[in-house]
Amino acid sequence: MAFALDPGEEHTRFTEWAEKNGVEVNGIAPARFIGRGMGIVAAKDLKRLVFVRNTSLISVTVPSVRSHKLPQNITVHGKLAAFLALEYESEASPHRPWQDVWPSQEEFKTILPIHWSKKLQDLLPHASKALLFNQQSNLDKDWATITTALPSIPKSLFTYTWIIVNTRTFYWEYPDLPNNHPRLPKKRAMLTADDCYAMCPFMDYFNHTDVGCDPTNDAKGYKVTANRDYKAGEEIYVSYGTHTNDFLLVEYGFILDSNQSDALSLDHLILPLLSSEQVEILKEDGFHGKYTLSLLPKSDSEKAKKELEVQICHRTQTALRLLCLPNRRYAAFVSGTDDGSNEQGKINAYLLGLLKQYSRQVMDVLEEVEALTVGTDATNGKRRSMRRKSKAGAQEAEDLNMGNIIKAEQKDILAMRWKQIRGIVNAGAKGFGN
Ligand SMILES: C[S@@+](CC[C@H](N)C(=O)[O-])C[C@H]1O[C@@H](n2cnc3c(N)ncnc32)[C@H](O)[C@@H]1O
Repeated sequence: MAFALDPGEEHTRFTEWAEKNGVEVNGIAPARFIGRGMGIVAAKDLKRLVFVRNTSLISVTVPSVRSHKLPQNITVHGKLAAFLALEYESEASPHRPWQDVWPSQEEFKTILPIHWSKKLQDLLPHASKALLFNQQSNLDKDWATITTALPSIPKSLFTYTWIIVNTRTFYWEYPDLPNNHPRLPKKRAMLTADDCYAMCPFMDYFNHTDVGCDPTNDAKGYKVTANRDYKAGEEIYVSYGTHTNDFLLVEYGFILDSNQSDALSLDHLILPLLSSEQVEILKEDGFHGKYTLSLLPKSDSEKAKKELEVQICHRTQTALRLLCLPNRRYAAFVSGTDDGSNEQGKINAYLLGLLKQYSRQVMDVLEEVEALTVGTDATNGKRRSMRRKSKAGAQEAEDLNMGNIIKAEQKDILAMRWKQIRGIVNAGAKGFGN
């Protein structure tokens, strides 16, 4: 069982504040865990955990956010980040006890690849790099809009609150509002996943695991119910969704040792092999990209769960067939008139060749990661609030982080991810070599 540490006074203060502000907390408490920051621990044996009333959620529909008259041409993510940045600067912020328990900017600088030096970013796996590229361009777009509309918000603060939103929001389709309500970001039928964000103070203490409690919501608010019995002192996790370790690394700054939802993206191996004509065919058929290789339990039975087998997704099967079979055989597979089993051996052999080549690249990068020299960093381990930091201190921390100082945590997580990738590639090569 993970060892829970006393979280400190500010967390007690925040819990009391949350309970006075529409959050019901049942038999759980915030606690600090080594390597995961804050999390939630069972204070007694329990089933019912936490409920956050809809009026205590922070979304773009609530009066306190709307009162700032934030630019309309910005994403919901950007609006929430701008709101949090404006509140962060204001001593009168009603959310001060919540802000006081957020991870510091320095913590984000260590764990989140968006803050890493270029040298470290270049050593990320391909899938992480692609996710990081998207994350950076989303942040850049939101920043460009905000700095024009609200030039008083400093970039470092906006980046911080943008990451707070990224790591601490919940999916919220505004079930408390009627379909055409004027406070909705768009008419309900037009809403996309990117419009449906709410921040849930206190619920955002939960850490993630692949099979954890599922947060659920209805018009009354958000709740977490225990997915099984928990013993007092045991950490309770929720599942943030079915995320690969590349996604968890880039979006949240950690990876799981064992992750049922993990997969190796094959896009960087397959996409460059496609001719422009093949790209068009796959696009038209809806099979362009998102190719994965996974290690999945052989069956649902408890015994077989430990035995893993390699699986390629249907999209990969399709693209590989276009690459190495005549077009009519590809068409028969896509239309479903042929299950493709006769040609499976050829497909497996082709994939084996790709994996063997990649395996050499993986070994080279892993060697490079392991040869990185960890530097010393005076800010390590200090959890300093940005607000309380002097200007000189902030500059010093900025300088350290802008440089190429490599932290042990960064090197460790990179090496661990590449070893996981090596494991998937080797299992794939073994599986497809038979
Ligand atoms: C919603 S917050 C959870 C509370 C957070 N640990 C804190 O200290 O405030 C999400 C962040 O928690 C951390 N986290 C969540 N699950 C984790 C896990 N299984 N292992 C390590 N860190 C985790 C990551 O830093 C992530 O960005």
